[in-house]
Amino acid sequence: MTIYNIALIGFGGVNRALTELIAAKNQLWERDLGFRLNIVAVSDLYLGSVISPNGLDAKTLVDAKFEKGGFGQLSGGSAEADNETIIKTAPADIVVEATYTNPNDGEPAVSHCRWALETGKHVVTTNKGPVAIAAPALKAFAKTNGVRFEYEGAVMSGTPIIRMAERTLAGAELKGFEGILNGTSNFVLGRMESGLDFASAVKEAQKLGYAEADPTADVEGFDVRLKVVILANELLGANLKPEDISCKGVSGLSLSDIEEAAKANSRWKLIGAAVRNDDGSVTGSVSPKRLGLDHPLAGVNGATNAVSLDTELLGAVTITGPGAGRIETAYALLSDIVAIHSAGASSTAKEAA
Ligand SMILES: NC(=O)C1=CN([C@@H]2O[C@H](COP(=O)(O)OP(=O)(O)OC[C@H]3O[C@@H](n4cnc5c(N)ncnc54)[C@H](O)[C@@H]3O)[C@@H](O)[C@H]2O)C=CC1
Ligand SMILES: N[C@@H](CC=O)C(=O)O
Repeated sequence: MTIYNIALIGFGGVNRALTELIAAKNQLWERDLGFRLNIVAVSDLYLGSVISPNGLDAKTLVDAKFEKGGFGQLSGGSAEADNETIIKTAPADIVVEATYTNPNDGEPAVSHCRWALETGKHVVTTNKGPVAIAAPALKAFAKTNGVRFEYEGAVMSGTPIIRMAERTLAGAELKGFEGILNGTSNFVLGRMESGLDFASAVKEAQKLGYAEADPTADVEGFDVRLKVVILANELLGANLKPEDISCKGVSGLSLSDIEEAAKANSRWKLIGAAVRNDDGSVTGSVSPKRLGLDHPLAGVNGATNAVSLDTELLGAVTITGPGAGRIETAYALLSDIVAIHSAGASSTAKEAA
């Protein structure tokens, strides 16, 4: 049995949910997956940072109601989030990056990932910024240092779109994709269909842990734009940057637009898409579309996402599942660690008797 020492960077909804899962399921993972997780460091902008080489108790971390700078009260703790020291010096095998997504330059998360990879630590992240903006460089750092950079949760939360498309559909020849890639905006549109106003619907999505720290990214389409870049670059071999993708969100849709669509047996959905053109180039777009109720994506409701992959050999293959949510996204981190474990990383971790 293997023990992976992990350092959590960011202790908001997702990493807290991972900590809850560790508290509840480490024994099960030990039995079924062949490893357990030991939290040796945490750093959060609001709470501060702490290193504990023997490990922090996951249940205590989740149950304690820490105030601002609260990690300073713990042994080995500080009221400041010294991410660089934590990432570079904590005795971690894996750094779990779940700070906020910066849709402009991906920082500071790009640096967090780089520091980890350069010091020989695997990175698992749900943060779209570093993946959309710096994946080639970060993958190169990972390769040079013999570690892995994994990011399944960056698109569709815990629903395994990236591994499914890359591994299970290998050879099916992907030509393009279109889908609903933002849980918050899909949830908001659904709540507006029930008559709720836009601002109240966004507040509900925030409470449920679906929205970004700044929900502008969700409702203006910037979040989907990053996801389209990630899928296009990863699955279609493109080299797109966010600014290459035309982008319009749902904030311009009014209750009367929604009602009008319903009267015409249709629904507004925020669609992210990319297609390979005849000349080999790839074009991506993000915009609200009015879909007839018979369209396969029209029935995708709430924070659920769906992506229809257009393949040469199978035609359309559609993957549906949670696109947001704390536990759902924490599961993506677990799936990344499973991938690392399966690839044989246990040789770098502590082997328990
Ligand atoms: N919540 C969800 O459904 C999903 C979230 N994601 C991504 O996962 C990441 C985490 O999401 P949540 O936990 O929901 O966000 P959150 O806003 O609940 O938590 C982020 C945490 O990071 C901390 N933080 C911010 N900047 C930091 C910095 N420079 N250094 C250290 N800590 C910092 C904040 O204090 C906060 O506690 C985000 O990048 C988000 O885009 C991805 C898929 C789904
Ligand atoms: N805010 C995002 C979370 C996942 O990326 C969403 O609502 O989809």
